[in-house]
Amino acid sequence: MIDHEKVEQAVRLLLEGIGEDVNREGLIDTPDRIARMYEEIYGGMEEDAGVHLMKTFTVESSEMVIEKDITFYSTCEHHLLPFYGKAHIAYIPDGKVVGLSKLARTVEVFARRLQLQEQLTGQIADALMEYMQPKGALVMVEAEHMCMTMRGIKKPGSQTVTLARRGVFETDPTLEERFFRMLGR
Ligand SMILES: Nc1nc2c(ncn2[C@@H]2O[C@H](COP(=O)(O)OP(=O)(O)OP(=O)(O)O)[C@@H](O)[C@H]2O)c(=O)[nH]1
Ligand SMILES: [Zn+2]
Repeated sequence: MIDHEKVEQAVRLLLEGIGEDVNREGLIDTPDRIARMYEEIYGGMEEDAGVHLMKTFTVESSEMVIEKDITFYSTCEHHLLPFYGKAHIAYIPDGKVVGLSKLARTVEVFARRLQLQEQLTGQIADALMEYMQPKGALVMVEAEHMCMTMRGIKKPGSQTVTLARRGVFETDPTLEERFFRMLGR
């Protein structure tokens, strides 16, 4: 639960800390704006992926399903700067599938909180396994971290790629090859 009042106080302190005048016109509403923005960009903390992934329907097929190029924005827990990019999800159903939008909703649940990219990737894969019980799931996340591009080492354009394999994807490398082929890689 986001404590609006606390966030506002903290933002005022932060602005003072960097030597700003918190009462100047452009900044007067900033603490409130940031608190409202945090409700949105950190709203995933209060959400449960199960709400989306437990709405399954029955299918005969056990062919791989891929939802690729799911755009997401998240926040790096070390620097509180954005990292953003694309998530690609594959799973092999075991009698049930979810609505396609639910895969993107799952990405949102875990992206809209303070994160590490590896953890984001793993949490999406674990949620798929827990709530849908597919034969296997594979999640790939490609992202640019602003803590790597606008500050510090300053490497614009560098991409971090993370993978999480679960179930049959851990034991059968041909499935991963098929995933990459279907992704056009
Ligand atoms: N593994 C991983 N590292 C991340 C992620 N986001 C940011 N980092 C890294 O976290 C590290 C934090 O390093 P520190 O040495 O504690 O902080 P710092 O002095 O600001 O480090 P520099 O970024 O190297 O200037 C940096 O190397 C970041 O690149 C992430 O999602 N996963
Ligand atoms: Zn960072």
